[in-house]
Amino acid sequence: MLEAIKYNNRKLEVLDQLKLPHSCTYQGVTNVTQTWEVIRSMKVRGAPAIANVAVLGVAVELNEKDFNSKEQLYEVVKEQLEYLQTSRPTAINLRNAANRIISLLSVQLQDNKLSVNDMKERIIKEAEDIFRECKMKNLAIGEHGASHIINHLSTGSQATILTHCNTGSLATAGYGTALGVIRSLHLRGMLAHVYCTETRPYNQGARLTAFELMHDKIPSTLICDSMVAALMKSKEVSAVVVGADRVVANGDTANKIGTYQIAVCAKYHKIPFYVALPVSTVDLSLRDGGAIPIEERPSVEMTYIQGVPLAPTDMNCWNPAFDVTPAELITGGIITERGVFKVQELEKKISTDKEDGIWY
Ligand SMILES: CSC[C@@H](O)[C@@H](O)C(=O)COP(=O)(O)O
Repeated sequence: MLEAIKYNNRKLEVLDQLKLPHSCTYQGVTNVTQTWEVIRSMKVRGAPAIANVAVLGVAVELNEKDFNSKEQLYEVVKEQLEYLQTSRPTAINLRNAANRIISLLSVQLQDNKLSVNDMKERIIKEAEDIFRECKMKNLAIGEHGASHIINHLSTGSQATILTHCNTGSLATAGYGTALGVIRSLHLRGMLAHVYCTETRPYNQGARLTAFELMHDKIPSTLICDSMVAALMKSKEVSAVVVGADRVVANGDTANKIGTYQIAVCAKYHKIPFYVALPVSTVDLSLRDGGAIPIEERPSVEMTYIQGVPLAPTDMNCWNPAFDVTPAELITGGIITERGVFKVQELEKKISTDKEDGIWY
């Protein structure tokens, strides 16, 4: 499995996903400014991967710095985490990871037994834990999702899944969320086929998901986004499984642009629609999806593909990177590392597990 993030001996490298599938080039990241740039430019993308790179970027810079006092360390790290949150506004995982670190910093600031160096080491370890835990959570999401889908298949059949965008090892610390469910189905011999959408305008499906599926030899077919309704009408699709960038209290879900129209088509064709995510993608501070900030990307990302113009280059474009799928269209359920549940149960299920308001 190709890794989006390599972190060894406190050195961080990210795979430049803008160059995939043609070349696999890793870029070293040594400070928070570079971290912001690799996230903003989408060299690293996908909600969990963004959060992982952000906290590891803080860790590698921290490792090289000395601080006069614990108060100074607290202020610097807090400011860096706030700055990193300006890189991409829709995915919530980065804010939740930042809150986990800031809350730990606050506790340590009050602990007189800890030196400034102890505090620095503890923060670096916390960032490393966030990264390490991400893959374990993905494996659990995969297992819960696969079991649930298998239990709902008719006897003797295998699942055919439609997915959108890239939610695999390239979007996480490894394995993947929606793609993790697909991987688990495949490993259990219960996957008939996967259809992945191209995912215009940035083609995460064609460039990244297709690449991961082929690499793992998972039986799969690429379709254009405009073929979804026709696919549902003419082929057997057991379920749609997608990822998420932010799920709010009523279950409304922000994910890659195009997710909403797939959910509308799925409802019409009575195909269960699932969203797979770690709990760190939940934002219970917002009641409904109307309040989720939707990032708009530059026109050039629509008018050009890898430097080649596709449209009149000075054409006006509307380029929202995400849309919001209303909870009522998430008919299959929410797949998390803690199990699968109905979207209406989200708030109750998650808030009973809440630890000090930190969702990571
Ligand atoms: C496990 S990744 C879930 C989502 O982050 C994914 O579906 C998505 O929308 C990614 O968008 P991107 O703009 O590529 O960062």
